Amino acid sequence: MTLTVAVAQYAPGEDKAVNLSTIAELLAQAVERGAELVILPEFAVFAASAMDDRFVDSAEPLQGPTVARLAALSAEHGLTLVAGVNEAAGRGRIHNALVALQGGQLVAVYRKAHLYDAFGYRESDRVLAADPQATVLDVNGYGVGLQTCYDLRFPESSRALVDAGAELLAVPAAWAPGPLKEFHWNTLLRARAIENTVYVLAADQTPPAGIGNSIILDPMGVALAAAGEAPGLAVARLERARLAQVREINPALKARRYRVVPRSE
Ligand SMILES: O=C(O)CNC(=O)[C@H](CS)NC(=O)CCC(=O)C(=O)O
Repeated sequence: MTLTVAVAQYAPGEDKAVNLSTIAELLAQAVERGAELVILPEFAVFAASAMDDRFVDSAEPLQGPTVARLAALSAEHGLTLVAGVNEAAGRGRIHNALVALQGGQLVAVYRKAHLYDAFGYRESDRVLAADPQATVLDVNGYGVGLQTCYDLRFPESSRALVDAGAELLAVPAAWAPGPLKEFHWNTLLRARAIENTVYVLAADQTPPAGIGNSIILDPMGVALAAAGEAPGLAVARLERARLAQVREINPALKARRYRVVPRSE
């Protein structure tokens, strides 16, 4: 059983209508290339140059027009769509949320658990951290786990998704540029694929807020498709037989000795 997937990259700005038409255009191209699942970046429908009140002022509840439009696009194109949105959380705060849309319906929500208070950023000034919640949805028989950008630096968040049945990790991001940041992105994504024997579908914003380099990795950590620096798509066909073959020759998930204990604050 195969699944054709796409990761989409571009630079969302402050105009939601413009971003939504960019998304519609990329989805049309993805469908043309056979995609059944498309991953968009973190903050796909609204982004600004700094994490300030603009993110709060533009935030909507998940019942708002942005998620409704994404749902309509999923129905129109007959695909599953994963996208980052800023969800109104009240009291001047937002959640940095991922939504999954399928056949016009909101089928999964993941709210970012690890906030990017690192490398000089303070995401927690505006964003509320959610309690970790391993969120996995079904796409044509494949388990798709959701994690966001900085979550990638915490291997236990990927492992929890795999324990909950993920065979693909979807990683929407706005991976902030800076010294060694491309090296970290490429290394961490490959490590997550290899150590969990999963496909990794990473969709980053292009500059200035991201570094592009969206990529689809197979369970051995090999790149199947990559998007480079310019806006656009990477598309690949995933195969269940390949997952099974890799898990047979590299039975890392079965050979584990440690058990991870959840940590509560
Ligand atoms: O502010 C924006 O518009 C875009 N940035 C984001 O949306 C988020 C939170 S500030 N970025 C990350 O999590 C980057 C993580 C990262 O870069 C790392 O872990 O190294």
